[in-house]
Amino acid sequence: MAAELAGKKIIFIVGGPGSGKGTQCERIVAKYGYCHLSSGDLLRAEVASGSERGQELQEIMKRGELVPLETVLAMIRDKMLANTDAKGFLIDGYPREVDQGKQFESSIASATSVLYLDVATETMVQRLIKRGQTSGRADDNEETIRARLNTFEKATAPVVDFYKQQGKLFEIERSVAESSPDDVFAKVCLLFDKL
Ligand SMILES: Nc1ncnc2c1ncn2[C@@H]1O[C@H](COP(=O)(O)OP(=O)(O)O)[C@@H](O)[C@H]1O
Ligand SMILES: Nc1ncnc2c1ncn2[C@H]1C[C@H](O)[C@@H](COP(=O)(O)OP(=O)(O)O)O1
Ligand SMILES: [Mg+2]
Repeated sequence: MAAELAGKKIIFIVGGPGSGKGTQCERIVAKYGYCHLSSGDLLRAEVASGSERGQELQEIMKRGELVPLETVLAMIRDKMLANTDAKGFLIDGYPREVDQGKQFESSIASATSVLYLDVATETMVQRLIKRGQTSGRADDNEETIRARLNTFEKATAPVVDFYKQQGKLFEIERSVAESSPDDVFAKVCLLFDKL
């Protein structure tokens, strides 16, 4: 455990690709002032640095697979320790498998709550195809999108059940998660207002 992070609010943001994690995190930061750490953004920064490690990561991401747990955990841990003055942390896109959650909680700190955005597969596909028209992301193409959804079903769906059993899950149900970003945020605020 990292003593510097004791007592900090730590919220995991979980949902399939295109479920709206980044969109909601932007709003949460604006209203509540948490420190936003996106595992995908950290990995893309490593890719953009042009390092050899970055090239390996890029290949994994283009296949829609998960990068090694140790890589992403170390990146998140470093960023958190560089921001210990934050009142809380939004961990966006992590954990993507149950083991990631367990390793985070045993080596960094325990999660306060887990926000889950439940969006239908076809809705996520449509959103990502649209995002792909402007995102420039190597993984926003139909083939990789399908692979990422498959990874989500196999590896990440169990994360949702894991935290539900612990009573830590705050779920945005499908009827809300598929409505406008503002409507989703209104529901998200119910969680953050009581933290
Ligand atoms: N509630 C919503 N309704 C419609 N489109 C949305 C909604 N939330 C996000 N989007 C759009 O869907 C795409 C994926 O959202 P994003 O926040 O990047 O998701 P994630 O980080 O979970 O992949 C973006 O193009 C975003 O503008
Ligand atoms: N916690 C994690 N563990 C392993 N791989 C991860 C990861 N977070 C991100 N990645 C890799 C695999 C993902 O397909 C890719 C893009 O992640 P992302 O930017 O969080 O996607 P999105 O916001 O569309 O859900 O990066
Ligand atoms: Mg995102």
